[in-house]
Amino acid sequence: MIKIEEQDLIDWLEHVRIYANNGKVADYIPALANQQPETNAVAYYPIGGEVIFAGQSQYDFTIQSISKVFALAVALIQHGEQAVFSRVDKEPTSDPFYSVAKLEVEKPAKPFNPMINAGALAVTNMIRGRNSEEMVEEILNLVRKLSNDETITYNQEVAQSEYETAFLNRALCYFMKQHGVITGSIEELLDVYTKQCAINMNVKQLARVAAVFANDGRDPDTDEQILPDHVARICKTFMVTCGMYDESGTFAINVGIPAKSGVSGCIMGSIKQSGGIAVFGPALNKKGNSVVGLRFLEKLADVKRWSIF
Ligand SMILES: NC(=O)CC[C@H](N)C(=O)O
Repeated sequence: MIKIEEQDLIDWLEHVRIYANNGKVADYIPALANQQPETNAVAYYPIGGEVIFAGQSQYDFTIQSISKVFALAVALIQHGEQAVFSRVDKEPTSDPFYSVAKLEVEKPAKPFNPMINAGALAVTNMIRGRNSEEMVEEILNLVRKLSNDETITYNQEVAQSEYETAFLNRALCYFMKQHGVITGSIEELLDVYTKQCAINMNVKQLARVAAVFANDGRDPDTDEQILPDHVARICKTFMVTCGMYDESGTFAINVGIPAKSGVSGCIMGSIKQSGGIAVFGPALNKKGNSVVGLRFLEKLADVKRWSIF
C-alpha cells in the first residue's frame, strides 16, 4: 500500500500551481470560459482510510469528459459487453477528442472508443430511459452511489451553454445517425450528453469515485461490491489507453496510472489497491489536459512510484 500524507498534497500543489500560467481555460463552451485559471484543488481517497486534500477542495466543477467513464459503466451494466462493443470499438485514435476524421475509417461505421466524443455519444445513446431526464438520472444515480453522496446533480447553466454551442457534437451525431450507429432524436441525445458532462463535483467526491475503480468496484470504506469488477476493469483499461485524449501514451510513461481528464480542468486517477486521486486546475495544455493536474500527478507518481508499468 502506497502511503500518501496530506502534507504531500499541500507541498506538491504549491510546487506546481505556477504552471497554470502555461495553460489556457477552455472557452469553446462559453460557460467554462469564466473559470479562474489559478483555482486548484486535489484530494486523495485511500482505500479503507480518510480522505485528505489541499487547495480549494470544496470548489465544484463540471466533470465533462470524465462522465464518459460513468456513462460507459452504466451502458455495460445495462446491456453487457457484447452489445456495447457492437456499437463502439476498443482502440485509441491519437486524434483530438472532438475529431471527426476516424469515423469514416471503419466500415460499417463504428467510433474507435468510448472516450472520444463520437464513441461517448454512441454509448450515451444506449442508456435506458423513457426520456432524457430518466437517462441522465441513470448516470447520476451511479455517480451518487460511487461517491456515497446523494446531493450530486448537474449544472444547468453549463449544460445549457454547451447544448447551445455543440455544433461539432451535432455533426458527429448526424454522421452516426446516417450510418445507423445511433438511433432516435439527436437533440434528446445532446440534451443527455451535455447534462452528463455538466455533472457538478468537487475533488473529494471525485476522489472517492476513483477509489472505487482502484478497489476493483468495491466501496473503499465497506469493501462491498458496488460496481461489477469486470466493468471497473474495462473502464480502467480505457482510462489507460484513451483516458487522457491524444496524450494518453505520454501520460502512461510519465505517470502510469489509469486516469481520465475533462476540459473543465479535472483529472481523476485510480491507484491500484491504494486509492483514488482527483485534481483540478482549469488552465489546459493544447491537448485539453490540466497543466497543473498533469505536473502534480507526474511529481507524485514519481515520488510514490505509482506506475503500474
Ligand atoms: N474533453 C472533454 O471534456 C469534452 C467534453 C465536452 N462536453 C465536449 O463534448 O466537448
